[in-house]
Parts: sequence; C-alpha cells; structure tokens
Amino acid sequence: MGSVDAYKKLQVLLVGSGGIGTMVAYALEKGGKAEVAAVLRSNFETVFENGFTIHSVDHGEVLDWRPTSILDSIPSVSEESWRAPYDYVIVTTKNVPDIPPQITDIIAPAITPGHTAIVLIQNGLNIERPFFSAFPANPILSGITFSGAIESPPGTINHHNHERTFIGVFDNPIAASYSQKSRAIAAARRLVDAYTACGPEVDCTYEPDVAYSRWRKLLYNASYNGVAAILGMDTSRMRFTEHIIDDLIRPLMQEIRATAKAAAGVELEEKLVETMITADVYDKFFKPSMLQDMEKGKFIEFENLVGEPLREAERVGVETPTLKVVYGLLKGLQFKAGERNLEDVVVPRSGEGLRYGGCGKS
Ligand SMILES: CC(C)(CO)C(=O)C(=O)O
Repeated sequence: MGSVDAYKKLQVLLVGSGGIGTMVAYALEKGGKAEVAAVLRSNFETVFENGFTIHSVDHGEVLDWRPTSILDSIPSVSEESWRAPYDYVIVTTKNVPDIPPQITDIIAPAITPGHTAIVLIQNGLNIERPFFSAFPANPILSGITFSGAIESPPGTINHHNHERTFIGVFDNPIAASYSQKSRAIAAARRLVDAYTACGPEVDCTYEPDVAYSRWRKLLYNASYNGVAAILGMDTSRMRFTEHIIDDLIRPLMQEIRATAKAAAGVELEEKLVETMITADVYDKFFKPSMLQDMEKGKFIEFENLVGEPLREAERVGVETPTLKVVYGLLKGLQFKAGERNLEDVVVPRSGEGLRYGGCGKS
C-alpha cells in the first residue's frame, strides 16, 4: 500500500454488506479512524431508506445506522477520477469460485495498483491465489473472523456471537521483495489499529502466522459446515446423536490435521480437535454458515472449505476418505442449487472427455 497520511481516515470499500460485513464496517466507523463505503445489493433500498438495524451482542441495539457512503455498484477509481483511491477493499462475500463471476473481476475497478490493500475476510484455503495473479502489486491480507451475524430480514443484522478477528498477510510467493512484504505487514497492522480503536467491544489482533490460523479454522469449516449442509442439521443435534461426531466430524478433523502437516508443514495440536468439536455452546443449536446458505437456496462455498484441502491431500498423498465422500455429496448439493436457478433440467452430453460425463448444454 502507498503511504497513508496518519491523520487522514482510512478509505475503505466494503464488498459484501451482509451480517459479517456490516459488523466489520460498524466497528471501523465506530473507531473513528476509517470511513467505509459499503456496496449493497439486495438490501440497498431498505438500507438507503432506513439504515441498518443492528441487534449486537457486542454493541447493543443500534438503529438507523449507515456507513459513510452506501453504493449500489462497485465504483471505478480509474473512470471516476474525482474518487480518492481506496486504501483497503475488504471482501466479506461468500466464496464460490465454481460459480461465475469471479470476485477478482468484480472488485478490479476499485483497485488502485500498488496502493489498495485487499482484505479477504472469508473462510477457506488457498483463497488468496487468484488475487496474487490478478493484483500482483497489491498487498493481499487475510482476515479470519469467529463471529456469528446473520442478516434477516434485509437491513436487520442479528449479531449473536462475540467477534474475534485475526488480520495478517498471506504469504505471496510472487511479491517476494522485502519492501513489498513489509508494506503488506504495515497495511495489516494499520487496519488492526483502526479496528481496535472501536474499543473493548471488539477483539481484533494482528496474526503473524496466517497459514496456521487458516488451517486451524478449517478444522471447523471443513467438517461441521459440510456435514451440517448435507444433513440439514445444527451442531447441537450432531453432538446429541454422538455418532455423527464420532463417525464424521472427528475423522474429518483428523484428516485435516494430517493434510495440514503434510501439505503445509502446519502442526495442529491434537487437543484442537476436541476444542473445535465443542466450540459452539452445547445447546445453542448453531447453524454453520453453509447450512444457512443451503436453507436460503443459495450456492454453497464448499470448494475452498472442502475441495481445496482434498486437492492438497491428493497432491501430497494423504488418505482422506471421509473428506472425499463429503466433497462428493456437497458437489451434488451445489448441482441442485444450480438447477433451482434454471427453468428446466439441462441434460448433459454424455462422456465427452469429462470423468463423470458432460455438463454443458447440448
Ligand atoms: C466459525 C463460524 C461458525 C462462525 O464464524 C464459521 O466460520 C461458519 O459458520 O462458517
């Protein structure tokens, strides 16, 4: 990121102002060190008229709240020369790389090469790779958040789990120079500073070991999220039945541990498995985000949560039988989600060089 005047507020563009994104924007604005422009889609009109209504475990009841600006599309910094460059573009959308358009294309008009830091507050593994190639001169930052916030109905945010966010720098093999790395670290630290200015209500820290924290969170997301979506079941019910934990969740977590070690040299301590299994309050009936998306008929973000660790495991020869079955079932769910958007069933051409048959329109 180019130099930012220490006395000027950070200029932030937020892409994805649902539950998590809105709480990020709220914390940054409340801290007084950042101005947020939020790009809204389905909730644009409601929020434009009435602002957000926030019921927050951390911030209490907030009515009629708006970020500094509300936009209905991605601004173009090159075409609209009066726009100041964004210091940060924070992406909090769901990550569905198997469904176009790609987020790198969506945000491209808002990125100033060599200046804007791109912050991915999203789940999953290897999510940074397309950004390294699309924006080689920009810092790409990792945001991991443990927070529960759901938007329902549009414009109303129910923030029910205390927020803990970790921001760090993805290790970019292309941006190998020392100065590029130190600029990225400075950008991450500056964002943490703006976030924590909000006060003790939020818990945001600089994360020096992004690989570890991503694989650690994957223990939860690669197991609970997928199984919850497949079974249509919250994490409390899985724990009540016990066998779902013993036969699916724990084996999945052990497969992720083995893959993390072999593929990335990341050592996830054995005791983390039980910590993650019991992460949700026992009788809170928590629905992981993939289950929530499925219930809303949306596409599910399974490629970076389950597909990528599976591909990493195959690359380094780790056996992950449970992960493979879960991946296959999730692919089926995604196919069904796609069909819901079509008027008719598309009968694929058979074979045609694809392992399980064609998938194009004949
Ligand atoms: C950890 C948790 C449950 C909430 O942030 C999550 O990542 C998800 O539901 O996808």
